[in-house]
Amino acid sequence: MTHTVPGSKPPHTDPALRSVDLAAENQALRARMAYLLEQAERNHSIMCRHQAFDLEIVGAGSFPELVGTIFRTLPIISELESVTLSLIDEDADIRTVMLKLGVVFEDFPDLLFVETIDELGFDLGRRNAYSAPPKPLLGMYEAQRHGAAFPRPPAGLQSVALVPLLRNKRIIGSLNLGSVDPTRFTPSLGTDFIEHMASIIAICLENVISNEMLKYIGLTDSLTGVYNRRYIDRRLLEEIGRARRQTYPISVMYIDIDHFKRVNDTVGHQGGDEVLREVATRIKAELRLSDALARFGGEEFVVLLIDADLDSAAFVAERIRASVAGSMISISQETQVSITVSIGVACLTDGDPEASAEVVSRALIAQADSCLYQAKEGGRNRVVSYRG
Ligand SMILES: Nc1nc2c(ncn2[C@@H]2O[C@H](COP(=O)(O)OP(=O)(O)OP(=O)(O)O)[C@@H](O)[C@H]2O)c(=O)[nH]1
Repeated sequence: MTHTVPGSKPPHTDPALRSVDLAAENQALRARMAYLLEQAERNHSIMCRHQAFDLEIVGAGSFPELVGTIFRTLPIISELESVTLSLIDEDADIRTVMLKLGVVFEDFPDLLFVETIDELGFDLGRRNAYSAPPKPLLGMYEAQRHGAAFPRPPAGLQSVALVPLLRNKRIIGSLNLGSVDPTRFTPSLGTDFIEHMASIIAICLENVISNEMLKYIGLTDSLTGVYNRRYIDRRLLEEIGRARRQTYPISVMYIDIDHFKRVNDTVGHQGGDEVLREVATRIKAELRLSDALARFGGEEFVVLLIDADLDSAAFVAERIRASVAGSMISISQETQVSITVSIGVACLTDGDPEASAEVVSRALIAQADSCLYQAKEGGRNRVVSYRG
């Protein structure tokens, strides 16, 4: 029995013509099938590329590695003209720590920081702990509305998706996707895929940021914010290796606050802490960015000066001494104290080329320490350099 779909052309009764019909139908079905296959293959290839991308970002060991991979790879695998990231960094903690760890933000112009969640532009309504997380915003690009998320919009940017980065329902930022195709991100489009992608990126971001924070805490002195002994010990070994290979001088300063016990006795332990912070600030102000300052413990600081011979290190040491002694340190509105420091300076000379970096490092610190001792013996508030 032959069924006829109402309104459709009735099949030919002539068998020859009917076979022509069937052949055309067959051809149309084949073409449709080929199209579906092509789509399936394309989707499969996108899925594979995204799986490889997921693995790559999950494996990123540091913040720069993670954001570098996102900016480099995501536009290619997702065929997008622009990808930016906006991160909420209320008190600039992320930026401060990353800077201290040597992240060069100029390398990532599409990494953006905002202070408040409102700056991300999501429809937050009246939110509480039980509110559903905001949905991605998809639509045509409008410079006024989306300019903050795309500070360097590519030519012909047409449609955008701002996808919230969520961790335990908390918004940590936004993944911003831009395309020159006006149909790429329309409000009616399903968002499961981009939300999934954003959730993986959010987990990875939170992980690397926490790791970098921990790394930072492990390498810094919580009282003064300068590096700690562990950091400087390690850095000194690296710098000795580099300085020997590239034959430039490095110097070490050992700085000790004079009569600090008396300071504590006079202004109390908290006052003493304030003095330590201010002395660290004054030392730092005299250094170059490439130098490293650490609190070695108690009232002692060590400075590592890169590409500085003994004379230039002694010159910087003298500036530090004068800066600390030059003006009183305020503990409170009523209390000010006069502080001085003694400094020993030593420079890495050619020495024994066979000696290990550990041995050289210990010798260098010991030389600076013995000069510090002489400075104390000589009356304090002075700089003594190691002359071999
Ligand atoms: N406020 C404060 N005091 C500290 C801290 N760490 C060590 N100190 C104190 O630093 C003082 C160091 O005293 P000493 O080593 O005797 O040396 P000094 O009084 O500085 O005398 P000279 O080095 O010989 O000039 C001690 O009283 C310690 O209690 C700290 O984190 N905060």
